[in-house]
Amino acid sequence: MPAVEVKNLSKSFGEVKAVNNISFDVEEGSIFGLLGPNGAGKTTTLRMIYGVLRPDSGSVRVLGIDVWEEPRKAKSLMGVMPEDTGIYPRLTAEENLIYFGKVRGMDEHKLRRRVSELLKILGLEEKRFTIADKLSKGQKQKVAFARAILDEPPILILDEPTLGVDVMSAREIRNMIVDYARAGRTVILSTHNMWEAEKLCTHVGIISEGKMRYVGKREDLEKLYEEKEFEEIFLRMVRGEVIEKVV
Ligand SMILES: Nc1ncnc2c1ncn2[C@@H]1O[C@H](COP(=O)(O)OP(=O)(O)OP(=O)(O)O)[C@@H](O)[C@H]1O
Repeated sequence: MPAVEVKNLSKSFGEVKAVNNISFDVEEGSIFGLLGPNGAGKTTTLRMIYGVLRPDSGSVRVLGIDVWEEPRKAKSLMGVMPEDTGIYPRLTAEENLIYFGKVRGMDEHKLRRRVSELLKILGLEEKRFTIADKLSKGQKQKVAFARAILDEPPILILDEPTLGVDVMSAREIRNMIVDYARAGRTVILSTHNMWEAEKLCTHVGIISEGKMRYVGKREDLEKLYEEKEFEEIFLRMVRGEVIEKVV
């Protein structure tokens, strides 16, 4: 059974077909990168996966649980970092994490230890008592990342996890994502960053204009086109030049 199964997912906003009949499976232990230009449908797809946006049609299962039939159970299996971080601006960095951990039902002692550990790893110790509103964009991203992995859920969904984060912190986040997947957990992330997709992801889904242009192992994509430059493959796919060879 795949860790995440997305079947025939569609969503329109008025005339705009933001997501148009997308299907893909994500295997346990993989890092699946949803890659596409602005407005491609990445965030819309992720929001339907983590259960905050109801699809017009199609279904999503996480570890066999249908997200829209059993939303509570499904959501308990997912750690989410949304596009807008979703952290509370009037709580401190630490309070955001403690509050969330309590909502997730974590044991108090374990929660406090985990929060201290994550604040340290992510270089946020000095900002522990700073309200989130006063944090930089990158620091907010890091709090949101910490929140997503706080109780180590089996599925992690990250919308542009390194956007606005400095080079060192981005590397730290990427290393943590790799470790997360190595422990047998599953990560789905969206990114604009070609380098990130190439280095970090085991699998990629290339999306443009709401349609999935390619789904598969990253290295198979490179082999398929016998191209050296990942960026070139991506641009050609998005332009629709080579789509007929793929899906
Ligand atoms: N709530 C909404 N209301 C109306 N249109 C929306 C809404 N959310 C998304 N859209 C439209 O759906 C399309 C897909 O948007 P989406 O945010 O999923 O793209 P994206 O790939 O995440 O883009 P970006 O990389 O710029 O974040 C776009 O045309 C966008 O304008």
